[in-house]
Amino acid sequence: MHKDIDTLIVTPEDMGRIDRAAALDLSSYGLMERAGQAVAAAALRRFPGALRFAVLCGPGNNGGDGYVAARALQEAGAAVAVHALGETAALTGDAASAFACFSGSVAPLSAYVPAAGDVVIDALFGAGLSRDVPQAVADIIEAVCRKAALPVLAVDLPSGVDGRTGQVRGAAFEASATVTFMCRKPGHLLLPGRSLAGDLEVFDIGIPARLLARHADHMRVNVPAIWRLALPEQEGAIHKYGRGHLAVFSGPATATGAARLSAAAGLRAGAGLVTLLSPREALSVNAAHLTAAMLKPVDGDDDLSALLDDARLQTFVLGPGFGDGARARGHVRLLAEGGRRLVLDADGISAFRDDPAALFALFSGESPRLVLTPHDGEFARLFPDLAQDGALSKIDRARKAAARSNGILILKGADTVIAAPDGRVLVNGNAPPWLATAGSGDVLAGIVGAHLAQGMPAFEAAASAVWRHGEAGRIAGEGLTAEDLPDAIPPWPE
Ligand SMILES: NC(=O)C1=CN([C@@H]2O[C@H](COP(=O)(O)OP(=O)(O)OC[C@H]3O[C@@H](n4cnc5c(N)ncnc54)[C@H](OP(=O)(O)O)[C@@H]3O)[C@@H](O)[C@H]2O)[C@@H](O)CC1
Ligand SMILES: Nc1ncnc2c1ncn2[C@@H]1O[C@H](COP(=O)(O)OP(=O)(O)O)[C@@H](O)[C@H]1O
Ligand SMILES: [K+]
Repeated sequence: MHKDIDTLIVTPEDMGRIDRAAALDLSSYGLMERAGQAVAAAALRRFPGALRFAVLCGPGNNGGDGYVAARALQEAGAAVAVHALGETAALTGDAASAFACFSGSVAPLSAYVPAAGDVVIDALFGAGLSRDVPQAVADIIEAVCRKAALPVLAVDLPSGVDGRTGQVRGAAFEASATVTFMCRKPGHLLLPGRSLAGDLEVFDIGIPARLLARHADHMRVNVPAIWRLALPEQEGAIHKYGRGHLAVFSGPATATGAARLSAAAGLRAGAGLVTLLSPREALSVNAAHLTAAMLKPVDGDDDLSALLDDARLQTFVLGPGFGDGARARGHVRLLAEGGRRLVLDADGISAFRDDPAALFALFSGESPRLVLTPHDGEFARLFPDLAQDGALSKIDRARKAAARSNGILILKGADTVIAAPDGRVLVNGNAPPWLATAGSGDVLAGIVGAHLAQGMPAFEAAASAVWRHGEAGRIAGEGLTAEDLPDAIPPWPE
């Protein structure tokens, strides 16, 4: 993977380790000073009309950032009211130093009365939130966000958002903007944290990149730089078979549309050839709607076995509209035993709900050639224990599922996570909400298939497909239907 730190995602726990390592070479108070100054600068830039900044400071270093910001705002001539959760005498370390440098008065949190014209600077809890927020904080959140509807600038994370999971611990601020330091945390990218954080600014407070890279796990934001080097070569004289042949299984005559969406997306996404494998009873309805894609009859395992004699057929999509679970299981077994690459989606995933281990056994032991594309409901069918474990973040769930299945996981949603068995994880961020429309997932499966057919490694094929799917959604625009998506798939990014 590429080495830029601007796409790194760092858990609060890793950030703590990075902080401690940085403190060996740098002044840790210096880091807090730069963090607090950045918050003050963002507040002045974003809210030039604020009548007063209400800085709410917590008991840890997030509160320390708040005291630095309050001092800087006061020095800039702004009106500031500072309110502290807990006894300021109990502050320790850098937070105590920041408090000592602030010369204004500090009132208790409970004395804060939201007023029109206030901008709230939320410095209550950041990376150190370790349990549900106390009732007094939940009450302030209610008063600020719901009753007074004041703008909030969050320091590091909106208080109440768990930085590791993006989940709300009891209650959380809904910020207009959040200033975080060095790297994004999972809670900035995973829902609901992502929407609670508002506009995110990532400010460099001077921690050396080598420390970030050394202590960070393999988590990144899904951007083209990550998979650009794995893109298929686009040679002028390439033969259509050189661009890969994708085969998509069609469902029965009453449910053929989903597979055709996958097939159309596969062609647009660059597969040289796409063949729809259709039950005989559905051949005529499929034929009536296909132009560029080819059509072959496949009713059972015997037909499929015969087809697999053709070594050019290496990549398959099975699941969209497929229906028949028993047939799906038989086909998947043949494909696995034949060493083929497979995108397993929708009904193909559900087919293994009674025995997920059977699926994982089929694809175990070699470099991944299975891509699973579940939404949350389908995920729970294959990985019920992971789906039920409330301590896991979406990143953790995808990563554990990838390791267990030896497949690439695309765990879909507004915050799609892509994970590989070796621990690499990407969180996607370019998908517009109107992508949530019937058939959109079928299009995604086809794009993944096309990328695999062109020879991309499975993780990069999946990640780039999720990105192009998101871009297609943006290009097709609000109100799109899944039929609009294939034509909107953009060329590879420069
Ligand atoms: N990383 C960086 O680059 C830099 C980070 N910096 C800043 O440091 C922040 C992290 O600081 P932090 O570790 O002190 O954690 P923080 O969020 O202040 O909370 C810990 C305090 O809250 C308490 N507490 C927790 N949950 C609670 C609850 N539900 N209800 C009540 N209390 C609760 C907890 O108490 P305890 O759990 O120990 O009882 C402890 O007292 C980070 O977000 C960033 O803003 C910058 O200054 C410099 C560079
Ligand atoms: N709120 C949202 N914002 C952006 N993308 C979304 C949102 N909800 C769903 N998606 C994306 O839309 C697609 C829906 O796929 P899926 O759930 O399989 O639906 P379908 O089976 O109807 O095609 C997935 O790629 C998912 O990541
Ligand atoms: K905060």
